[in-house]
Amino acid sequence: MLVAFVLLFVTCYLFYNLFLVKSSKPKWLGEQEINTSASFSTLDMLLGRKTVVDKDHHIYNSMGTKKFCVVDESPSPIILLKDLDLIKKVFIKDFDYFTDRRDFFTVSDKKSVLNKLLGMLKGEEWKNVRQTVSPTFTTGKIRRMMVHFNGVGQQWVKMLAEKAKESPTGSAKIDVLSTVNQYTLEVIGNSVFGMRTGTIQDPNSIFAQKAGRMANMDRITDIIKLNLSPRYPQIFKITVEGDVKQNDFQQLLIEARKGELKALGSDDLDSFEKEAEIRDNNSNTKFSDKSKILTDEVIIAQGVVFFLAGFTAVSNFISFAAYSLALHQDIQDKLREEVGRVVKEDGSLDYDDLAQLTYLDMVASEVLRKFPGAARLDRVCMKDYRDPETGLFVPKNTAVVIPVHAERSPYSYLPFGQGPRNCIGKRFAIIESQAAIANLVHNFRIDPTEKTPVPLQARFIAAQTFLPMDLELMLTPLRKQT
Ligand code: HEM
Repeated sequence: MLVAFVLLFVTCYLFYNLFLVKSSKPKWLGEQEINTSASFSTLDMLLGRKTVVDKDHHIYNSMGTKKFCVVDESPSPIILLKDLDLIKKVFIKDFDYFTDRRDFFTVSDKKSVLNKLLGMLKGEEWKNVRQTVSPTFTTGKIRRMMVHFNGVGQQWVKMLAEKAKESPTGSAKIDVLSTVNQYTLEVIGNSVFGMRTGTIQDPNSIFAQKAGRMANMDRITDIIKLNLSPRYPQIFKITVEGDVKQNDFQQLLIEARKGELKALGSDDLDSFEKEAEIRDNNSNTKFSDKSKILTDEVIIAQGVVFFLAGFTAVSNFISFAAYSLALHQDIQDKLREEVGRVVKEDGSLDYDDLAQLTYLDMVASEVLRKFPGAARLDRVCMKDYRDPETGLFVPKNTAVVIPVHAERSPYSYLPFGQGPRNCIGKRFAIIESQAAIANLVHNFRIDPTEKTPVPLQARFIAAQTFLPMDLELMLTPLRKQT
């Protein structure tokens, strides 16, 4: 039975690849095509023998001086961009043609709240939700959240110092990702839902266990069921409607719905964002319209995405930073010296202190350049697009892909994407992570152990970058915790 099934699968696979794919190739797949099927078969990719990053490196190397190329990828051909000016046009100048993203997973239940994740929304619906949710992430709001980063950061450092004290060597060997998760889960519990998760004291808290399952994208459709269960009532329940003021996203989203959040002023935008401001700006949206845009299910969906991104992407970033600092002691020392100059006596750093840490900002940016969270960015073309300067033609509904990992140019830097559809949580992620890195280097020397892999082999699942499991580092306390 199994043999028959395998034979049937192989026959269908060969038939599809040899006949159907070729005969259904559109005409525009012409001289710009780079054929990758010999080196990167669908089977290789499915079995994880080759990754999307290997494939993008191969394509970039084969492109020579070409500014873009067409790649015959399943389920339909994509256009891969190399030229930085073309990338800028797609992300910013001609963004109106490229407002949507490819679906990174499909949810069979059309009514599922998962269809309302900001990253999944399309066209006008995306524009409306993005514009209404954006004031949640202004500098002022993030400054308010600094209290979580400091409070949680200090508990985290104390717990790590105690762990080191208990060890006969006086140093703590840590599993990097699960240790960093203790910090990010507590921060995200506090700042998204206004709740204490107990994860610093107990890495296997119920919250941590459930979050671990949520981070597993195979089970994404379980997320809502899991977290709306009566045993876990606080998460994703919209209850903060009264006068209670909390420093969390749930509160902010509800304020946004009521029209109480100040719209994005240009002072809150960085220079790229100013350039990329949504041209079709419907900022006249009335408060009554806002409550139609931010329905309960849209707020719940944003809670899910803020939670997932704030936990997984940020944990990976902090972990990659700790690893990089362990391997570069000179940089670690220089960073420690910088942090030592601004940190307050009680060990805390406020928003303005962090802004002074220019070397920390450089270190964090370099870590993101080397280990960006996404291996690829993409946009879907909404109407036929032509660029007369380069001859690029993108038919409607075609995906345009920008590899973030492949070496393009020393001036290309896209860890948070670009343009109106860039990462909405960028500032939050940077401040949360920088606070954690500063706390770590101020209080500990970070060293590799005999088990730390050099060089690091990041894992790629679909187009996401992850830290390898079981990555170990050693922390030696540098000061007494009070
Ligand atoms: C170091 C941490 C993070 C990294 C590296 C990261 C990276 C990214 C990237 C590359 C994109 C796609 C951008 C594009 O297509 O141009 C994205 C989108 C997004 N990110 Fe993040 N992210 C991080 C943290 C966060 C956090 C903390 C939040 C929320 C609290 C967040 C929320 C989102 C959302 C909602 C989108 C979709 C935006 C839209 O479609 O309008 N991210 N992120």
